[in-house]
Amino acid sequence: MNDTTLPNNALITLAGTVGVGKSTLTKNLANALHFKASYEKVDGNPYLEDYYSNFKQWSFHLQIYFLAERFKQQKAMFESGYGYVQDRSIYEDVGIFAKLQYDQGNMTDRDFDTYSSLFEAMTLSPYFPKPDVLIYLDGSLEKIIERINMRGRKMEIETPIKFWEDLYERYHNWINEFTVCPILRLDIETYDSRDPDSISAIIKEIEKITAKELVLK
Ligand SMILES: Nc1ncnc2c1ncn2[C@@H]1O[C@H](COP(=O)(O)OP(=O)(O)O)[C@@H](O)[C@H]1O
Ligand SMILES: Nc1ncnc2c1ncn2[C@H]1C[C@H](O)[C@@H](COP(=O)(O)O)O1
Repeated sequence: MNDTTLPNNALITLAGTVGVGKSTLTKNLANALHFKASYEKVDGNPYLEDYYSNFKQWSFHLQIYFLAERFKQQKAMFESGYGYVQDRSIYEDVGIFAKLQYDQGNMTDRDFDTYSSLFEAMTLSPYFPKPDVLIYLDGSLEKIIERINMRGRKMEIETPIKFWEDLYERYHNWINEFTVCPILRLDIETYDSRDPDSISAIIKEIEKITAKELVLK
């Protein structure tokens, strides 16, 4: 599919809790649109396993690492001028993950302040244009945990269910307050990201939202 009405430098960002299906949809949407895909770095992440074994010790390090990676990604996307589908937004790093660990006492006040001011400085740079649309993936917690188990990352499978419940609840609160850009909400039970017809239907929804935005501008 290459007859989309989306601008050829559009930025589509996917959001949603761990295991909900962002990477899979990112790949299939980018292929269908002939856009580039930008993924989170999980393999080779130097802190992620340590983080899951000791949140208190490694939360700050991991957040700084993710922020640095996202900054490099954003700069590359911005400078390329291509259309992109991005697997997870920077807004989730601070609004969900860092905040969760701060609220649970795993990041100190000064570390959270340092992290937040770095985040603010970064998002004010020209490399951080607002996404044209944020696709929010949602589904039942049972289904999401089934997918986490199916994917099989040991550190995630061994993490207590309580963590996934907390994350899930925070995502619902966060998306209800999110106002940075238009949102397309998708229920993972209502599409199959590996089915071309589902992908075409999602693209139509994105086109409707971006067309409406252009009229409003
Ligand atoms: N539409 C789908 N139907 C069934 N399984 C899926 C679907 N989308 C993703 N999955 C599976 O769920 C797991 C998590 O998907 P993934 O895309 O890695 O999620 P995320 O990037 O949100 O963490 C993977 O094993 C993936 O193959
Ligand atoms: N900002 C983050 N803080 C903590 N953990 C994070 C952050 N961003 C991603 N993660 C973790 C969660 C998962 O274990 C992996 C990848 O996430 P996924 O939703 O599977 O793409 O990294």
